Amino acid sequence: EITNSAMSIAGMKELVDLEGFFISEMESYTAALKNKIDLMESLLQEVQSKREISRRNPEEFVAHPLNAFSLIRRLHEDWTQAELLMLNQVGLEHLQAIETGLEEAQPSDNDLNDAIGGIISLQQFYNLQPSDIANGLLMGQQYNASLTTLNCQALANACMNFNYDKYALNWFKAAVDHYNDDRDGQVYREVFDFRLPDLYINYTSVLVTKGFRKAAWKVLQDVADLDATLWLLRKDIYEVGKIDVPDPTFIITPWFDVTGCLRVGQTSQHLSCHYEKNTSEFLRIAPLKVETLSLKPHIVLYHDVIYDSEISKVKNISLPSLKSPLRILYAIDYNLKFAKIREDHQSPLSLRIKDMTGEDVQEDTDFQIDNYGICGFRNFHTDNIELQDQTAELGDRLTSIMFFMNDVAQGGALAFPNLNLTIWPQKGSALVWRNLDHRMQPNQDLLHVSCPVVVGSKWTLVKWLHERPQMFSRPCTTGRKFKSHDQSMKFRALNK
Ligand SMILES: O=C(O)CCC(=O)C(=O)O
Ligand SMILES: [Fe+2]
Repeated sequence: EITNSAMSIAGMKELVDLEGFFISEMESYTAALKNKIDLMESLLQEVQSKREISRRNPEEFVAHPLNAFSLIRRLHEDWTQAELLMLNQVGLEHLQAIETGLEEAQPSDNDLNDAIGGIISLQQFYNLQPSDIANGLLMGQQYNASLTTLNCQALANACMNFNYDKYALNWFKAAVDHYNDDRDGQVYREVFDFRLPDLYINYTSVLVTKGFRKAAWKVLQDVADLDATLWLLRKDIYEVGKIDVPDPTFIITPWFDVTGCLRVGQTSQHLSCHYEKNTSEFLRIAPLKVETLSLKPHIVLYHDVIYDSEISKVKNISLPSLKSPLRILYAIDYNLKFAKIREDHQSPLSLRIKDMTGEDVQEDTDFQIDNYGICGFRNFHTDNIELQDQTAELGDRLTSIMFFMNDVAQGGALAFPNLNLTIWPQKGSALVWRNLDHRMQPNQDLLHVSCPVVVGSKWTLVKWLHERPQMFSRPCTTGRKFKSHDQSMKFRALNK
């Protein structure tokens, strides 16, 4: 089932197949039409060959009884058949197949808006220029993918609707730059209902309203002949004058501090790296490689801590149940889908988490799987749960364990802006941190953002170990464990 397709790359594969299906149905439809045209052409040839003489001298032609008879018979019978041939609508089953396909699986307005929002987020987070994006140049990487005029125009119009006029300008410019009449002209005009003058009207009108009169003037110099409205616009600009005033420059600033997302390369402070082998029997045989990324608060990165077989199992289990978050204003999650899966607390993965954290995994059996969609991101947040949303048994999320299930080709870092820490997804690694300090208080230093994925399908697996089940396993600040009932009471008191 294809729903909210822009929200998950994994779920979008089907759209590629859908278009493949449309193409093959249209090919069959075209072949049927061609066949009909071939038949009609043969018929025309046949009829015309018989008319050669009649055209020269019609009266002499019909004076011959064989000709006259043939003519009457043809008109009486053959042309009825010819009419039927012309009436016969061929390839209707292929048209029907496309109609049904569209009805069942066509991306909706919401899907298009999600996709547009993804591209705009990309632009905002990474401070990219529409012209670069349209040319497939994303943060210094040249890709073999680009945007057409129609794509750029859709982005420009969307920016206008969101009142991002400044953004719209650059997208209009990209739309204009990517137009090639020889290549696009007929299909755009006659199939896609595209009018080049309208594009220029929209573009230059925004230029004028935003004060870019000189730029508008320059554009209109070349295209005013296309349409009377453009001609009038140029006349207006000329009459109002002031085109010598240099164009103002708009500095487009990113929404928030995105330096963490822009950083290149891993920012571990290279504090230390060691093999963990003492926390359990298992680790003595197969020690885990741990890198300490931050001491205060403590954030560590484990390497090769989830196996390929576990990764593919988890992905496959989650695929059918990936859900989309609600489309709400100021949502934290943007263009990503998630699924919850239950994992036995004695599974190798659960036991490994126990080894990694030294914490109890018996009650926290849920894992959350995320697959990101078009430029999907999770905006700034801490993993703490609002008090009113906590359950009495579990409490807040104490420990976050975040497994990266694949390498992401570009973007998709996890950034802690307050710690100057950026972690790039590396397949098989897992990040671990605690969301509550020893007084069980949330720590704003742990604010983090999952930066928009630029290229790639990002998969993460998150485990949250909650506060209450850890009552007896959580090491206290001195490294000792709460063992006695008394100490756990003290612990509870501290929590107040
Ligand atoms: O997927 C990521 O990189 C971050 C996700 C996250 O922060 C979360 O699930 O709470
Ligand atoms: Fe988080």
